[in-house]
Amino acid sequence: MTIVHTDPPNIVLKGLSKSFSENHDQGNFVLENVDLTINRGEFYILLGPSGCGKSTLLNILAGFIEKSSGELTIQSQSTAKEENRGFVFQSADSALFPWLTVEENVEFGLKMKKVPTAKRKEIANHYIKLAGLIGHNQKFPNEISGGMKQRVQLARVLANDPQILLMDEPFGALDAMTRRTMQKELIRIWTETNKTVIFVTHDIQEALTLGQRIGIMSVGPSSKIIQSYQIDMPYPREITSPNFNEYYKVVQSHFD
Ligand SMILES: Nc1ncnc2c1ncn2[C@@H]1O[C@H](COP(=O)(O)OP(=O)(O)OP(=O)(O)O)[C@@H](O)[C@H]1O
Repeated sequence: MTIVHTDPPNIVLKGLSKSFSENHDQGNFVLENVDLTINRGEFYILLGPSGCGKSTLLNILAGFIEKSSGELTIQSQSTAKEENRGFVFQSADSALFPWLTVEENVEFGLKMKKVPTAKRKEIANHYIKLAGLIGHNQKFPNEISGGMKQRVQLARVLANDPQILLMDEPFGALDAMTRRTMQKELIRIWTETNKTVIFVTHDIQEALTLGQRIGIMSVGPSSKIIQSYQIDMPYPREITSPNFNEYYKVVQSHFD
């Protein structure tokens, strides 16, 4: 399956910089002059070494932290509505409410928005099904596996129907087999929902398994996206294929 997106830009960054120091003009930038355009419906990977600023960039896109300078435009609005974005954290343990069931966790955002009970149950159950959690509605987070917790987190974010999914190493804490399953599931869910996905990882194999485009970030400080690669391989991707291996070598060369 090859997916071609011809949609307009969803996110545009121009000369975006971030410093955590009080005095921005003193330098000390984590991110410096980041330029990036992501199209609506695109699956984009931010790939870079530990500490280069991937999470910082994702947190700026989420609106959790402020940029220091430069432009950030989301869906052609300079001040984007935060509801357009849903964030999936690496640790479901800290993201889920342990005292709520799977279903209650998924419904949570809808309840906050005062969606009537019947409607929110219907929406929650749709995403519980989409995330492969049928039969687990009444379980609590401590009664399900790590992979299932990430499914709950994903279902909860999707239930709010954001256009953009921001995912910060969501499978980083999972074992290799579960990670592989979750990667396949994420591609399935993405193709069914047509969300824009920005996915942070430092794992080249994960990047090549998932991304339509991979943005390589330079080693920090003053990190930026030094190159973007269009990955023209159909899904599901075969990690043992010669094509996959060729892409792997090209991407790996940035980190040698
Ligand atoms: N709130 C903060 N205050 C000061 N410095 C910060 C803050 N958050 C991040 N940094 C610094 O910014 C740099 C980039 O951190 P960030 O977490 O974005 O990197 P990363 O690429 O996501 O790393 P990893 O892959 O290890 O999670 C690091 O040097 C970090 O110490």
